[in-house]
Amino acid sequence: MQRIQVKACGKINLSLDVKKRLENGYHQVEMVMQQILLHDDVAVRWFENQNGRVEIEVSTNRPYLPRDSRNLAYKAAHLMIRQYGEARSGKIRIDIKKRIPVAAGLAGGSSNGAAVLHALNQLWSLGLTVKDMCEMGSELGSDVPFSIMGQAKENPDLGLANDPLAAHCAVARGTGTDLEPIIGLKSHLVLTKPSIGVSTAEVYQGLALDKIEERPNTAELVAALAEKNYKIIQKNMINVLENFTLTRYPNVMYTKNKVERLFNEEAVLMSGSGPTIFALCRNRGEAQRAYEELKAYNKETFWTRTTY
Ligand SMILES: C[C@@](CO)(OP(=O)(O)O)[C@H](O)COP(=O)(O)OP(=O)(O)OC[C@H]1O[C@@H](n2ccc(N)nc2=O)[C@H](O)[C@@H]1O
Ligand SMILES: Nc1ncnc2c1ncn2[C@@H]1O[C@H](COP(=O)(O)OP(=O)(O)O)[C@@H](O)[C@H]1O
Repeated sequence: MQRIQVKACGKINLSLDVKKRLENGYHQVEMVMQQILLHDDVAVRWFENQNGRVEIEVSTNRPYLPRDSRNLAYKAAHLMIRQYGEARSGKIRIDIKKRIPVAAGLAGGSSNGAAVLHALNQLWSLGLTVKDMCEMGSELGSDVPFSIMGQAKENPDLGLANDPLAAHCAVARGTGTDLEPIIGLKSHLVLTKPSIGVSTAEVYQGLALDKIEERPNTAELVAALAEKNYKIIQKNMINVLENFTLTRYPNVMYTKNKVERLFNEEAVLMSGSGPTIFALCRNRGEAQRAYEELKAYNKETFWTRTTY
């Protein structure tokens, strides 16, 4: 039996712009994605046998999550079997210790799928590059390719930390799967999630594209990240999906207002389609104080940092 453990990190969107609705119902986006240290642990084991087929078994510490073909980790294993499993026989056992909240806008599920692609690449000695896996991963979900590139950087044992596409931060275009590595953000963070899950599809569908008032300037944000110009970074922390989620779910609006008050209206944003709200913190002390205050309000509150 061989075993690989992957640190499956979440992400935040430092900016998120939607350019247009595509014919297949998806949306063309332009966003800056930043990996965060808050992570699930995904352990993958490969037991070779002579049964003539490959089986998949999934376990998690969240009893409400599916363990069958609806789980993104299962789906990723299935995809690998379809592509590279033909001549193999054995069992893929996946154990997921979740910390990233579910349906939160933090790409927790995607990170689990990405981790399984990385692990099987190692366990089956496939020699795939980050680009190869990103192409496969885009079939599983729009956030999966970014998770693959981030995990390559954050898990040096996977042997891909020097791959040209390994990075902690990226601009994502197309449907979110065309990725350009960029210099990321070094910051403490607090994240707080109201106790609802938000459907990404509902938010994209509900977005009124003709009513978007304020958009981030991606080029300006990318330059500001490279120069560590926090004022300009903050100015471009805009997520065009925020308005829909905040209006549709009053307790998300309430949480955002509360975090903004704590941070004097500075550097507070909803991640992805929500409902998690995050704030950039100047230092440990500020992060700890905000964490303690918000924890009493939302159980799913975290004190973490970006990866770099
Ligand atoms: C909004 C973002 C921002 O990073 O993240 P989350 O809030 O989900 O974390 C992503 O665009 C989400 O990525 P992900 O959650 O992987 O989405 P997918 O599974 O690919 O798609 C779920 C649904 O969202 C809609 N969708 C997704 C991506 C996209 N560019 N346009 C869309 O319209 C589609 O209706 C699709 O059926
Ligand atoms: N391994 C997994 N971890 C979390 N959610 C999963 C997983 N597999 C499938 N899902 C499903 O994917 C959906 C979105 O999950 P998640 O990635 O956590 O959200 P988001 O895209 O908002 O960041 C949830 O409804 C959940 O049931």
